Amino acid sequence: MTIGVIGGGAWGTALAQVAAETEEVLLWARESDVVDGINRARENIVFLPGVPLSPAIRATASLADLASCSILLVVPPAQYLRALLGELPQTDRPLILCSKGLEAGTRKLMSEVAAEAHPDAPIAVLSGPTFAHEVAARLPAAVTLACRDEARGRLLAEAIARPFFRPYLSTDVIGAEIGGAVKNVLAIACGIVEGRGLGQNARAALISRGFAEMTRFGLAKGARAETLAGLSGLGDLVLTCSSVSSRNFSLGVGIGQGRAAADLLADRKSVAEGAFTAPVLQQAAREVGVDMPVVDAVCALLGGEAAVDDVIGGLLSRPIRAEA
Ligand SMILES: NC(=O)c1ccc[n+]([C@@H]2O[C@H](COP(=O)([O-])OP(=O)(O)OC[C@H]3O[C@@H](n4cnc5c(N)ncnc54)[C@H](O)[C@@H]3O)[C@@H](O)[C@H]2O)c1
Ligand SMILES: O=P(O)(O)OC[C@H](O)CO
Repeated sequence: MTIGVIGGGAWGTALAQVAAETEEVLLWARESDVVDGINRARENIVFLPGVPLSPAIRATASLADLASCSILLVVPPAQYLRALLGELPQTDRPLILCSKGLEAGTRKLMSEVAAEAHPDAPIAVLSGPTFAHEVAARLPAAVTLACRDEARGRLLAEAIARPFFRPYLSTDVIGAEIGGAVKNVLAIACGIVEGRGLGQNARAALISRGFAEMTRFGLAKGARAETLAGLSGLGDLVLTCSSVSSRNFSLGVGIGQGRAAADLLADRKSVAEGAFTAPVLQQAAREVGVDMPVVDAVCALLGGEAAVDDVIGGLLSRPIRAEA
């Protein structure tokens, strides 16, 4: 079996490395230097440098080359998913969506975007607490593999499971996607608190209150509470809110230290999904009447609309209310 990976960023490359433990892998990358670097030097020098890649991975710049792959792991940044799937020849092979975000403009989930682009393809979502560099180093990790068809989900999980990479099955695609999208925005908030030197208590409070917001929004969108409390929700939230390995958390640290979000984003090659999801999530929450004050605070600071101290002070001075 040949497994296809669409997206030569850090995560697509790490997943290719996982798959290559037992299968041939064809990895599509947008950049010619990524394709050449993988095929000639066995390294993704742009997005995952320092990781020797398996000889079972072959890179290509042609999506048509993936026509023979039996499973496709789809791993672009969320805002590029629709365009990329639009370039992929129509397929009925399973698409395992690995991007974390909500589509700007439509506010759609990745699974909705994929179903529109490839209506005949079975859709699954892979999401959970996974820093690419750790997974690529074969350190233990666990993810949610969500597919509405339980039997198909099991087959896909068995195809990508490895001794160090453990998928847990779910049929809650909505919940798995919302956890991964929302946690990126909340991680920015936690980074801001870290960068401003507001302490560990404040970060723990943000994780807790942010999880409450994630749950309120997810339930309103049809997610299951147990999914949000699992690997793709709380698990990924705790990881991403606790480490500068997170691009979202480190973006927040810079904002907390007083740098403009626009400057921080311009300086980076890698994606901080939360910066693009935040305004979309804010709109989506308002549409369903869900209050998300931490998300509102992140949007205000991403937009340079207020000073960090004023925004944090506003969160703390909100009317006293029940916790749940
Ligand atoms: N990096 C991780 O640790 C990790 C882990 C789990 C999930 N993810 C998710 O995987 C997805 C991909 O992120 P990543 O971290 O692999 O990316 P990355 O930050 O490593 O690389 C950026 C990617 O964006 C692509 N890109 C840049 N400009 C583009 C454009 N104009 N059109 C199309 N593509 C463009 C590049 O080709 C590259 O593949 C994201 O949704 C991310 O949240 C990342
Ligand atoms: O670097 P981040 O913040 O995009 O986080 C990477 C993964 O999503 C962690 O699960």
